Amino acid sequence: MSNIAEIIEPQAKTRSEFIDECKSGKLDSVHAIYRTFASVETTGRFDPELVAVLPKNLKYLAHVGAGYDQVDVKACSERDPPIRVSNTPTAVDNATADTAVFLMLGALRGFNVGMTSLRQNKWRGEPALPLGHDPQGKVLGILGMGGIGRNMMKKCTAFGMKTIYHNRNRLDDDKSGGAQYVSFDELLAQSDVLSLNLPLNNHTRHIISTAEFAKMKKDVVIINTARGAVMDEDALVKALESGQVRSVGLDVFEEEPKIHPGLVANPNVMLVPHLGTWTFETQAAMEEWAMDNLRSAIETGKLKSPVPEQTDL
Ligand SMILES: O=CC(=O)O
Repeated sequence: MSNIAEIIEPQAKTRSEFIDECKSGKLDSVHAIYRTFASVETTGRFDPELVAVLPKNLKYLAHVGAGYDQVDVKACSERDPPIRVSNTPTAVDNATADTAVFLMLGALRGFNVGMTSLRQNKWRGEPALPLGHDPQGKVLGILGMGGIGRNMMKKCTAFGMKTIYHNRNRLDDDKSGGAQYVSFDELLAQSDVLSLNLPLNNHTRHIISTAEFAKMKKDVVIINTARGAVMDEDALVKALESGQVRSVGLDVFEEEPKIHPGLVANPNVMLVPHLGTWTFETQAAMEEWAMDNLRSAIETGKLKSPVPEQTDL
């Protein structure tokens, strides 16, 4: 990158320092931002307050990640001139779907229960953990069929699962991978394993809560590798306690890195600390993808993968 642009690293260690640094004019020459998921710990969300003070010459924001809920795209679009935002779709698909499959098998088989009892020197526990379930012949329901969902479907087809999906709009067969389209309620009612693969936004926040758990098969297994807040965690803990939901596999949480104590306490819950894309290969692919967005923006004025809300901008 340094052969086509000068690279500046902000010095701020907190959100208020970052706001001050932006306001000081020190970053005014910045045309494009490269932004990581973890940078939210320093700057907080790129919400309207932050977007309003971003460098005045800023035109592009390359987010390193598929999910870009940390960035208020509407506020970016409304700036004059607008800030064009990109993400890194497809680069994350394999590693995230692999994580979902790991969680699914673990949740179906009750592996967490066995792994915990073994480490407590109790072998399979007393009484022994109940028999698990095979994925073969089960219905995988995907809420949010995109790159990760299709990748997961391919892997689960190899396990002998049948896939159904629901999106706001039905997809062409090449995009759905041939999975059967069903209504939201049918998805809830028919899935043995429900995998959440949808982005977090105002339409999807708590899309799964008490009323939805009640429509699911008793004993359903739920996997979330999307964003914690697409599911109501309080309601989930209650649904697990009542036995409505048998087990869940979670990579993402409503208030990461805080975890609901009811989830930690429940051995039927497989928990992973947001490791979905945490591999050498995938991190490298995501970084390269974000760099390609910046290179393309600087050289041609167009991002390689603008976020869908801005394709017409
Ligand atoms: O969580 C990871 C991503 O959105 O890429």
